Amino acid sequence: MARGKSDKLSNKAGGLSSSPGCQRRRGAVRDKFTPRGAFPHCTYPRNGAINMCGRKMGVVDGSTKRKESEGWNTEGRRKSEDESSERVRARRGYSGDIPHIREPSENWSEDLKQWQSTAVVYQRVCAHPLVTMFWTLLLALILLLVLQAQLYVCLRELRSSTIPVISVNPNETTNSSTSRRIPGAIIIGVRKGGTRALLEMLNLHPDVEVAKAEVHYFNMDENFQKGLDWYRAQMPLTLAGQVTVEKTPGYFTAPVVPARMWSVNPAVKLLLIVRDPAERLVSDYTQVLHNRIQQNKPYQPLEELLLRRGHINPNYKALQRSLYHQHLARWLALFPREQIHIVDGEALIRDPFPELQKAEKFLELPPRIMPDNFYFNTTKGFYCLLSAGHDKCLDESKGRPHAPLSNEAFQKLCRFLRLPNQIFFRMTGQNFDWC
Ligand SMILES: Nc1ncnc2c1ncn2[C@@H]1O[C@H](COP(=O)(O)OS(=O)(=O)O)[C@@H](OP(=O)(O)O)[C@H]1O
Repeated sequence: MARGKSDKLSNKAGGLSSSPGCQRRRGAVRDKFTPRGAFPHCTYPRNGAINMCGRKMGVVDGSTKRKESEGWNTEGRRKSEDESSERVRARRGYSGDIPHIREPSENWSEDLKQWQSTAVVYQRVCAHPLVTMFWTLLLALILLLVLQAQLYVCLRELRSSTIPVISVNPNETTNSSTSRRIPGAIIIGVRKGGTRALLEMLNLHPDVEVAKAEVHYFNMDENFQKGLDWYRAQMPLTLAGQVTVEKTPGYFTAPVVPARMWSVNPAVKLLLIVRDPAERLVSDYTQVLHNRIQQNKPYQPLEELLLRRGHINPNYKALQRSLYHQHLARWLALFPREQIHIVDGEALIRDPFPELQKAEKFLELPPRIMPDNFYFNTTKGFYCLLSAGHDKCLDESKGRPHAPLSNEAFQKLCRFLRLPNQIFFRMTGQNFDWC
């Protein structure tokens, strides 16, 4: 196509005049019968009367007149030379006002008549306004066709390559292009359970794309009111067949979330990564403490929040978030147990690969995550990720030293959590090595 375009353009640059039947081409070789400055590919009569394009050779333009007044004819010969040949022509019985007349042949008058009649035909054909219009229209048509073909090629390239197609339909999947799709799987919690690690590790799989930031669509009213298009816009681009995954640990404990999530996609696969709820509580407090210190806000020691008059304070928010059985009950009221995959957060810290194998199976993905995607980083004290020669460790907000809590307070917490944990084990059909 580009070649076609350049061909057309080069024709144009080659100097097409407006009347294609009588065109003047730059750089064409002038034969000895062709006057200087004339149209070389048009046939010129040797007797010089009228050319094949119907132009009378004797027509003298302004510059010719000027040259003549300076004593030069149009071929650069001195006027006096021409005057002598004029005299010769006059002797032979020919007189005319046409310059540059060459010697006629013996039967020149017949030649002349023949050329004249041919010239008249050409003149009619070349100079007729309908013919000019025809050629102009033909050129315009060709140009239009070339442009149309180019536009078609451009549009095809755009569709097939760089520009992503943003789908309007939430469940739209197209085979050839990328779209932003609502998640097929969501890590719903638990907060401080290892949700970031799980998300990044799943992202090692070629058929998984993850939303980098926590979305908080279902648990925050102001986000939920923005609607599904807003939610989808937060998602990464995926190809058909890839799974979109987001993680928002706040989903697990927010009472409104299960019903909202069900209404959007009842088939969504749910991943819940859990960790010893007592450890989780301490980690939760440590995170809040860190944020308050950063914001220069006042804070209380953990023990003051956890205990009231020496007993566990059941209203402490971080403790409520550790009562997994209560939150899970709301999810199981809507989603079947098989639709919720429970990941062991402590096992993920110890050895991520087996947990990732189970998650792949649950997401119905082919096994693509390998043991050598992980290596233990002794400085961090955690496994880091390896993929395509790049390594990645989670940032310093993960694995901070926990805030202090007395042994006595911790034991009280463990005792308080024993029953809730047992209920959770029964609900899930899984046991964990918690306090
Ligand atoms: N590989 C690896 N690297 C670093 N950290 C890891 C890893 N695997 C799990 N973890 C544990 O993840 C805990 C943080 O959990 P979350 O990511 O869910 O926290 S958050 O709720 O998103 O804030 C974090 O908890 P803390 O140690 O209490 O900070 C980590 O112990």
